[in-house]
Amino acid sequence: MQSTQFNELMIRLELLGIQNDEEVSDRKKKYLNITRDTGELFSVLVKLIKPKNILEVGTSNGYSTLWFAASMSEGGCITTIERNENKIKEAKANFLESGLNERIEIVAGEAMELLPRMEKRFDIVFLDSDRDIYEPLLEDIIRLTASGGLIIFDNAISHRNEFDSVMTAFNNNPEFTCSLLTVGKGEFLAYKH
Ligand SMILES: C[S@@+](CC[C@H](N)C(=O)[O-])C[C@H]1O[C@@H](n2cnc3c(N)ncnc32)[C@H](O)[C@@H]1O
Repeated sequence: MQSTQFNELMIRLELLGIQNDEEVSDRKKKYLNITRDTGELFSVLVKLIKPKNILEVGTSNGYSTLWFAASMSEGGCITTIERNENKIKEAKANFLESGLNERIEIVAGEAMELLPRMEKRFDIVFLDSDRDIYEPLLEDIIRLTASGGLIIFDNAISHRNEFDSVMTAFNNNPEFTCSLLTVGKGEFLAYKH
């Protein structure tokens, strides 16, 4: 996809996200997308790290997935997990329109069941789902991250009180170098040595 067309799609998704999330009260129907500045940060990180494989937990309509996919090099693949069937349908349509669908694998299901069964290692792991699964899945999240890989948690400032144990676990683990960025809703980064 030409960058102009990609930008048009992303701007359309941003407007849809703002409008939809203001109008609907049912949380399951909200998109809850990352902010544009977070997407731009992800683009820079992907270009620096040059990941072959990315794992995302929480696809929604695919807005954040597209930021990652658009910045990956040829041959790279992002696996994204989503349990809501309607969101999966919308994400698939957006992936098709972007022309980036070849490098995106969407896995339907519950992350609590899927992550413990996964074997592949990922160069970036992005967590943007219900936050109560992060602590019970911490060992799997670390196991699935390659050495030299990066774990990113969204909402680390907007929902700071829900991150105490996760941040403490990473900050106290000598295997990781961490940083909390005041970008978007707050991005907690944990680099695995
Ligand atoms: C904040 S939204 C993701 C937004 C998306 N990353 C973006 O920026 O465009 C969270 C999504 O995660 C999904 N989700 C939440 N908990 C999940 C879980 N335990 N397993 C699978 N999907 C989950 C929800 O259905 C929702 O679509």
